[in-house]
Amino acid sequence: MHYVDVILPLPLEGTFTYSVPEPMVAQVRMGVRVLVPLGRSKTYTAMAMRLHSEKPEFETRPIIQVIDAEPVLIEQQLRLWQWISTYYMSPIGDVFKAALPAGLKAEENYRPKTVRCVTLPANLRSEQSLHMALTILKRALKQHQTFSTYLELSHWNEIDGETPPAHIAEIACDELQNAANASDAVLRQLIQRNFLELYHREVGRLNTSGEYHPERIQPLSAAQQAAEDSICEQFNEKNVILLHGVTSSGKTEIYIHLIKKAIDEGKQVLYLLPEIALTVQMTRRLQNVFGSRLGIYHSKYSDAERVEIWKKQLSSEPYDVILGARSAVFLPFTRLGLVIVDEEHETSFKQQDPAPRYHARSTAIMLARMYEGAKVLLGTATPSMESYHNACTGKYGYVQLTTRYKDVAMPEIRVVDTKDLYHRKMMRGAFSPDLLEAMRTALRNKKQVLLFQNRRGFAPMVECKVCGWVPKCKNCDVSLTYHRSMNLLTCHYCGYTYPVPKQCPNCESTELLGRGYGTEKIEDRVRELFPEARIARMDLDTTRSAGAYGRIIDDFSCGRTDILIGTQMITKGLDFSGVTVVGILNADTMLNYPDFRAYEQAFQMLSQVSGRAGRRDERGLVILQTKSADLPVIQQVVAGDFQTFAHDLLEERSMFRYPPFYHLVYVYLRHRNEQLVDSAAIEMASRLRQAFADRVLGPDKPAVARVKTESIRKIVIKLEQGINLPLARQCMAEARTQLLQDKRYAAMTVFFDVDPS
Ligand SMILES: Nc1ncnc2c1ncn2[C@@H]1O[C@H](COP(=O)(O)OP(=O)(O)OP(=O)(O)O)[C@@H](O)[C@H]1O
Ligand SMILES: [Zn+2]
Repeated sequence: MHYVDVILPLPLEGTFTYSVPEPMVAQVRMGVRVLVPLGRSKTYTAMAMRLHSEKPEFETRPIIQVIDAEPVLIEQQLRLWQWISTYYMSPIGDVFKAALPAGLKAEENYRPKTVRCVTLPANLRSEQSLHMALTILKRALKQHQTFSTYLELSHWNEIDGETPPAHIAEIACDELQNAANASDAVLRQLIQRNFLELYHREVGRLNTSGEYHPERIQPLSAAQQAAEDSICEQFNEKNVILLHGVTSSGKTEIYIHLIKKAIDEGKQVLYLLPEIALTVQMTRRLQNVFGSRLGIYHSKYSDAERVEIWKKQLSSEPYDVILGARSAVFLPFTRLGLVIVDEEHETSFKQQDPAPRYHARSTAIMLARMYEGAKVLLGTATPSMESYHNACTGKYGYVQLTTRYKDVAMPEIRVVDTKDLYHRKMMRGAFSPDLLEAMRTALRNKKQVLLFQNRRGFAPMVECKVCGWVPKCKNCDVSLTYHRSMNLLTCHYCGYTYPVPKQCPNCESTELLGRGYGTEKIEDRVRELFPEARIARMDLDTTRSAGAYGRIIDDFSCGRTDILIGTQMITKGLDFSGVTVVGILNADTMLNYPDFRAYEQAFQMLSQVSGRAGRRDERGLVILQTKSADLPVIQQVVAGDFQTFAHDLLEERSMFRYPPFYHLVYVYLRHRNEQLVDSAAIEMASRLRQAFADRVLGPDKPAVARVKTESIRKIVIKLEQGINLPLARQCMAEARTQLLQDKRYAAMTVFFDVDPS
């Protein structure tokens, strides 16, 4: 009799053993998927690990079916899963769930999917007929507005006579509805009345176009060449190198040279970016050179597309270069030679929820270790303390680029003390006179402006003018954000929405005020202040559909918009030639964030967003508005003095026992009953103290102590370098198991966040 150990796509530790009916034995191998029964009536797609003939002690059930003829998982991937599961203390079943695209986990085989799109009917494709259409629609306000939005997004509004604009964008129904805030009914009416035409676009079209154009690679400047030489030389001794190059020093150009080198040697390259917003420009830059040898992989791609890329990577003709966000570390690579982690300092490389809570930078380093001779390059203008420390101690190689390409000067950063200006009533809303002046000058000179505000929505808070009542989420311990376009209050933690109250439930006053500024309100004010300017906004709300990123970024790159307002999405990695002014509306939310990384992140974000200014010839100007102008970190950003900043911060981290000198593990407990979670947390902490003594801090209430109706407690464990980590993990896991054996805590969620960000 044969047996197979399988991983189930469930939050369960370890593997499960099933028997294999004789006719299927020949088909079962590591990495093929098998259909298995579980419980009374469920079936799951499981991953076969090991075929053997060791009869288990317990009764086994037979597998139902072997799904794949060839494995969909290779050995290196499995080893990586195991490492993630162990290191991040996540069940292997959770790693399985995170790693595979849904289409490979589903019970039946996937079919190509389609996306609903709309286009302009042929009879409306002239300036005159569009004019008529808009006149007819005048009486149906919502339809008129939605139709106009379509014309804008697709660029049909730029039609001149009967000559269509040069670039017509394909617009998905979702994207249009989102942008115009239109209901299904409105869109249906437009289609029924023949103002728009519906069609279905098949997704899952992989990039197979474009030749390999190595001749398009730009020659490196002397400084860049020296950096590349140094990288190649240090790779002889080190597996990981930190490339620390100021913004616009041309790190990307160096990556392109290194990618070419790797693929010329028959190796594959994985290029990781922290954010999908960045893949748009990078795709264009890389595709221009690598053509169809480049594949792109991230969560905004449809599942069908992700399945196809996965399968292509297993075929005899895989992509040589994969550009992707976090989850691309899970793709199969047969001959990986180089991993580039761009913007390595970004905390979004760390997965927060759900498990596995892995850090893509560390995972990428582990992935490279699975391949003979594979190297890792970490690149950034503002290194993370972890990587910088590793470079200083010689664990990583270190290469610096201190000047911008073409020796363009670093931007001038002017700090504006808003506390003083508010006092003297000189602020116009969120805008200081300096910022307004700088924006005016830029627009007058036909240059572009980037405005950074780290809150989305209209007003981060609503308040009763009379009694100070603030609407809060009923599921979470947070105040609600007002979104004007939807005229709703929403919770950014659980996504729950509420109607805007007509009066205060506390004192019945009808004077409710929006307080503070979100990106939506900034956009509104900018439209009032600069009625002539073409304005766009990029935040979570405007980029819900896959095409939106590309459209907003392209429009700004080509100068079709003058002012771009955005959240952290616009702060790093983007390369715009026309931006001369960057406005940071309020640096204080970052500085006041209650976390040991607050200053590190503030330094990174402020330096990065400043780095978007003046990237071609003219020196850029950054207006940095803050109420804490005297903080040393602000001065260090202004001076571009990373060294002093890092030195001071590392000293502090060492003194107070924080990374990179200590490993940090957060233990979270969650339950609907606050008393229960309190007592469980106290008990868990005392169990942990038995093993870890004063390395354990807490339990405490985290900054947001209730999310989605569950109360949360947090315990912090600080482990010194050199401690026996496997043993420590075992102690932590045991403490958890023992706690959960108590019947009262059976429904408690207890999980670990290793190396939290
Ligand atoms: N050797 C070169 N030849 C031609 N153009 C270059 C060269 N090096 C850099 N550039 C151009 O200079 C600009 C800035 O370079 P790049 O975007 O690579 O900088 P970066 O170091 O990645 O910046 P950031 O950290 O801000 O993302 C780009 O438009 C790039 O095309
Ligand atoms: Zn909520």
